[in-house]
Amino acid sequence: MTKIAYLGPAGTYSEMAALRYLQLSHPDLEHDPSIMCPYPTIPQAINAAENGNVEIAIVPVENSIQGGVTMTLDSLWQSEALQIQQAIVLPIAHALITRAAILTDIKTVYSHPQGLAQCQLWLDCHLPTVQQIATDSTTDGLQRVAEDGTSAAIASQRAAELYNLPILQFPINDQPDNFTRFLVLGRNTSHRQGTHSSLAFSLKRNMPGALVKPLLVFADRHINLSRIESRPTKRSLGEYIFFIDIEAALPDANCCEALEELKTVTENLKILGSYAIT
Ligand SMILES: O=C(O)C(=O)C[C@]1(C(=O)O)C=C[C@@H](O)C=C1
Repeated sequence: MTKIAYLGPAGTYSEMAALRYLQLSHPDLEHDPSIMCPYPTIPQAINAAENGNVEIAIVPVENSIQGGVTMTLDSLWQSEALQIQQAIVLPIAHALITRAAILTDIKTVYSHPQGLAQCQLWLDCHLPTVQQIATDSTTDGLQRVAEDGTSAAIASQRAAELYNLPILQFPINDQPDNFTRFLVLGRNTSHRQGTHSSLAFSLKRNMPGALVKPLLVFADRHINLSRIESRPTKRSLGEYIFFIDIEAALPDANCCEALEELKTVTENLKILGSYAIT
């Protein structure tokens, strides 16, 4: 039976992405709770799929306000076996969940660093003196909120319902159009199809034009890049891994040719998958 790893506990946005995946891809399995496997961190969810303990991991990779989810990018680079099978974009609307009746009663706010960052202007304006505590997921602080009337959490409306806690303000994200892209990762490499592909590479030498050559490989073939992002290699300061998304699928002859040339102008090239975005 397919098991799905995601960042828990129950009520996270990652769980919402996992439920959406089930609805789209396996509507017959949607109401079977034994499929859903929450993990305490994103790398642990990814490792569960890498090691074959679950078939699929669903993890956030990019937010429209805050950019890349670094833990996911780093784990993808380390992964030996996983491929991106699908991308799911979800709207993210944050609620302030608390038993406090008014904002001035709140002393502490808990959320995932992404949740805090996506509401930073709102927090600065409405709760400028509260202590902000970063948690591993948006729902990690909800137990504390249930116990302590001076605590609040930034999480989804669905999380408030699941934990039976009141919402004091909604929505509180700084940008109304707030979206997060999630990746469906699996060990099934025969899954290469869709409209987009993701790649990652390190450069041969840090010299003038080192990044231009890999980029020209795509420009010369009229392949559009939809994202470029860098992460440190962690080997030495100033060395980077580049993550690239292209609007092309790997089975395309043009794309295969581009990859062959890319191998000659990069040090280490990883093909992360071709997939559809829903
Ligand atoms: O903490 C959660 O609820 C998550 O699913 C993680 C996460 C993230 O890492 O970006 C997912 C979507 C939102 O952008 C906020 C948090």
